[in-house]
Amino acid sequence: MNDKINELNTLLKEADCLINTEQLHSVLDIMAKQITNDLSDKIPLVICVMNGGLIPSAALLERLHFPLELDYIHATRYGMKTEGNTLKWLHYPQSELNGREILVIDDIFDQGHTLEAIKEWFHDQGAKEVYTATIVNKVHNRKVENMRPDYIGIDVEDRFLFGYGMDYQGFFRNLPGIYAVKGS
Ligand SMILES: O=P(O)(O)OC[C@H]1O[C@H](OP(=O)(O)OP(=O)(O)O)[C@H](O)[C@@H]1O
Ligand code: HPA
Repeated sequence: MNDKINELNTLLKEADCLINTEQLHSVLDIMAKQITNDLSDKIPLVICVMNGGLIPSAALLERLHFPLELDYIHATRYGMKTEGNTLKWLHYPQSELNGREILVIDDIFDQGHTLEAIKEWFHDQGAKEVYTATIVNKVHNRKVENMRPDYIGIDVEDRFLFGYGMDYQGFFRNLPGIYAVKGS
């Protein structure tokens, strides 16, 4: 146990903070304004993508001051690993989706397979429109071809990130900033 704590504390100490709390708050304010402009008269169903979307969803939701509903989906393709695999569907939303305007919120748009598949699933359920939002977009050329989130907070370099919803081996989702693992 102590070994794990030491390992994780060292990892955090050596990591680079790429986006601090203050920067995150201004990014969230801007995203919330854009979302409000587009969706405030649509009574959207907001979908949190668990687990990574939990903190970004909460932060955006408290900035959205118009009628909306909330539900969640749980799909994961990284698990405890740092490389993605097949998407596993762990929970589907229970709300009525047919004809709805949906806003899906996640922490990161990396290769994009997760959001692409989630978006397609909502369309298959009869959603009228599916908007997507992520706090960060990792910049590289390994993206899916046909989609990009409608709302992106900030572009980040191609390194392994953690904090603000994103985990390192299941840890550090709780950090109020975004960090990159040393040497990644
Ligand atoms: O753009 P992609 O390459 O598909 O990666 C992005 C996805 O990966 C992470 O989820 P993960 O599978 O780690 O599950 P988690 O949210 O429970 O951490 C993250 O929360 C996104 O959902
Ligand atoms: O860089 C990342 N960090 C944590 N989770 C992730 N899921 C996709 N990319 C990442």
